[in-house]
Amino acid sequence: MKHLQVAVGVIRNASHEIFLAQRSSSSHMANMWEFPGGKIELGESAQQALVRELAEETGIEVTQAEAIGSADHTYEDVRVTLHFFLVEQWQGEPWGREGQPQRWVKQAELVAEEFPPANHALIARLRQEAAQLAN
Ligand SMILES: Nc1nc2c([nH]c(=O)n2[C@@H]2O[C@H](COP(=O)(O)OP(=O)(O)OP(=O)(O)O)[C@@H](O)[C@H]2O)c(=O)[nH]1
Ligand SMILES: [Mg+2]
Repeated sequence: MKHLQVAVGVIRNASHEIFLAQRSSSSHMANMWEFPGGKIELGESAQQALVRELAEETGIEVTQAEAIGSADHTYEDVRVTLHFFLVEQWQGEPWGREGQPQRWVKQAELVAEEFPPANHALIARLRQEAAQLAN
């Protein structure tokens, strides 16, 4: 089975909102919401892939990113390892550069079921962190 290494960006603004994009109806995990990102190419580090993918998909230039863990998941047809980065510093304003719908969601209001299964543990972590900050 194919095993993809994927760099994924949790873009978070000063109001603790996170930038989400909707996957196209023709892609793997069609119509689900995701954190922008994509496959790490040969010779690239995860961080380099993150910077390239976020420029391609959202138009921003990432100026700082913090690795916040990874997740491994086997779908029916493909295995993925997601390398997550928290992005709080960038230049420009993120938008759906490839025509994908997008929205900002408060960290505490992320809904796991809207995301591919590989994201569920991270969503739980982010929600928990947001709940703790609110208390
Ligand atoms: N970008 C992204 N991909 C995710 C997430 N969760 C998750 O399971 N994936 C999976 O990771 C795999 C690769 O991501 P991708 O489709 O964004 O890759 P890419 O941008 O390089 O796609 P491309 O082939 O259209 O250039 C897909 O199978 C996708 O379903 C997520 O939150 N963000
Ligand atoms: Mg992508």
